[in-house]
Amino acid sequence: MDFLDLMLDMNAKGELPLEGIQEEVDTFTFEGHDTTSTSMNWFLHLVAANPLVQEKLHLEMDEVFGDCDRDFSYDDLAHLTYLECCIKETLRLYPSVPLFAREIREDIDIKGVTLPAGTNVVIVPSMVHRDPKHWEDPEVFRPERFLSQEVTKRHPYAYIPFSAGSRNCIGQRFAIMEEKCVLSTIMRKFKIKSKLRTDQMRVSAELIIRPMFGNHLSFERRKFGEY
Ligand code: HEM
Repeated sequence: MDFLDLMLDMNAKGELPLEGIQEEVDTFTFEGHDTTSTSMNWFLHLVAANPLVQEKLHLEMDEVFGDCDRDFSYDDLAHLTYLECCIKETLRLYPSVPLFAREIREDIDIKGVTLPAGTNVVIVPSMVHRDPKHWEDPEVFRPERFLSQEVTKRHPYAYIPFSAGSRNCIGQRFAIMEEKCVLSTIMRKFKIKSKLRTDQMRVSAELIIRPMFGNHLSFERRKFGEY
């Protein structure tokens, strides 16, 4: 039974009105689609603009998939560690959701400043993700930051593309799986070049962030062993 069937079942039992189903479908369509598509778009730019990273990715693709045309399988997920680092580093520099907000329920003291209950707080992940207090050379695309030995050295809230706390993103594991599946399929087959350098890219912050002037890429077929 899938998620929609579950909700229809609840509706039939009088536990969830149709408007409730509609809201969930809206949420999942937006949260589940635009977020991942824009982050894959930024990934392709960053990988194209960083040839050494691209070479390492191609090496990993060849190690995992070999010289063979087989489809992506669930077991591959665990082996695509460098790809996962690249996906996470992309979300550090370009977190798909540019801000999220909370209303404070009780007075809270932060470094001697009291935020009274009722205050709305806006959290901007890209500011946290580029804070030199937590990130060395924050502007540099360096996927190795997400190797497990590096992650354990960092503050747990220094990286929050999926927000944090009880209302964080429920789709985060699915998002990483989906991106690994789509992006490995592309990276296995293609070398990518970008017309624009990263410093020429501008961010358009809508509900999610997009490249303001588009993402100008060229794709060239590659074979096993070509780096
Ligand atoms: C790269 C991909 C994604 C990013 C960066 C992302 C990020 C976020 C963020 C920042 C929030 C806000 C949480 C808050 O207000 O604190 C959120 C909420 C949510 N996301 Fe994602 N998301 C992604 C993919 C997905 C996918 C694939 C799904 C579903 C399949 C999904 C479903 C949801 C839902 C249902 C919520 C609302 C959770 C709640 O209010 O309790 N997201 N996401």
